[in-house]
Amino acid sequence: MTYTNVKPKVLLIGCIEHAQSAWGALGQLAELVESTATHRAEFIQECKEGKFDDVVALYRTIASVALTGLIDEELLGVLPKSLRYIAHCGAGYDQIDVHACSARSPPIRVSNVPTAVDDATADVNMFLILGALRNFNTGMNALRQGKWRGRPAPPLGHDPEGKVLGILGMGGIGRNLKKKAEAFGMKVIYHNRRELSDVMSAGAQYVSFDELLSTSDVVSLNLPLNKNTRHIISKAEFAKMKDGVVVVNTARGAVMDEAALVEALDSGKVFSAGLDVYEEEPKIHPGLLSNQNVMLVPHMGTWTIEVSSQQSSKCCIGSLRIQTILAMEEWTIENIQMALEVGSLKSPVPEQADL
Ligand SMILES: O=CC(=O)O
Repeated sequence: MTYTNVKPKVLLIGCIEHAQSAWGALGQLAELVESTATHRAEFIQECKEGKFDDVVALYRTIASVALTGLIDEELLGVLPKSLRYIAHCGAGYDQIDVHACSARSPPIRVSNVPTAVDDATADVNMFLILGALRNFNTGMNALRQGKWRGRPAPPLGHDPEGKVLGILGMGGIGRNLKKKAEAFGMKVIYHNRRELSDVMSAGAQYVSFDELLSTSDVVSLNLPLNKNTRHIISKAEFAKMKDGVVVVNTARGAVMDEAALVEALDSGKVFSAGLDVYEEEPKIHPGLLSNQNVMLVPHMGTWTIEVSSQQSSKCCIGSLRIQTILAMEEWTIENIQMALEVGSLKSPVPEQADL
């Protein structure tokens, strides 16, 4: 795409929390406009009034869903015809109907932040595996109530050593988790849409979905949410799991049927669970809140201050310490910058790889 003397317009929906300087620098290249909407109807109104006419790229955050709702057909219908790029500041982009974006003429290209989140999210994943295996939540809650370990004391927990960890979704976070889990003596198997190369799987055994369910001591959900993966773990899948299995989810709440999880926990089929994500954040199923065997973290997978070795090279210069969230924001801005300068995105979502 070429631009003449008029700067292209870029729309921000949500907040830039940390990368103000990179956002300011983008201002040299583009006219930056913002939405002031506080809910979807207001945002639609802004679009209809032409406030965003001529916008070519849109930066959005996960939290901005509270302001606009999902980027679905309805919203795509009112967003300006000039829009060519949506840069999403997050790894999971289930809030965007990529299929509808691709179907627009010309298509809207979508990017996400694929690697910056891997280390921090895999760390939370490991924390939840350990906490759920050891059933730490029960004792930790009792302690805060002045009851030491509680009475009766919680049942003895389980060691990770020698347990089979089944990773469902062997992307960046899954592969990062594998390394961490192996350091704790776990044996890793995985299931993915496609079997990975030997280099990528690094010794983890590829198994069918059913085999993963039936042979894992710990099932870890690390797959993106989309129409094929919504409720991929539900009643029937819990029934195939080992008795006393541990289930951990740092992906998206809706890949698992929360009501079915609550039932499986109540029946003892699932020994304990560790969750960072929920079906209707920030609402939590009351059956999870009341179950002492569940470790609950309020979606803090990327909530860290240190940079990881996985993050964008630009963010790792020298010994700079940069928050995971800052790295994600800078990555998202780089996507927009590249779109404006060379007409392509740095990290297009896989569904649009051939677009
Ligand atoms: O949940 C966090 C992300 O998708 O980046």
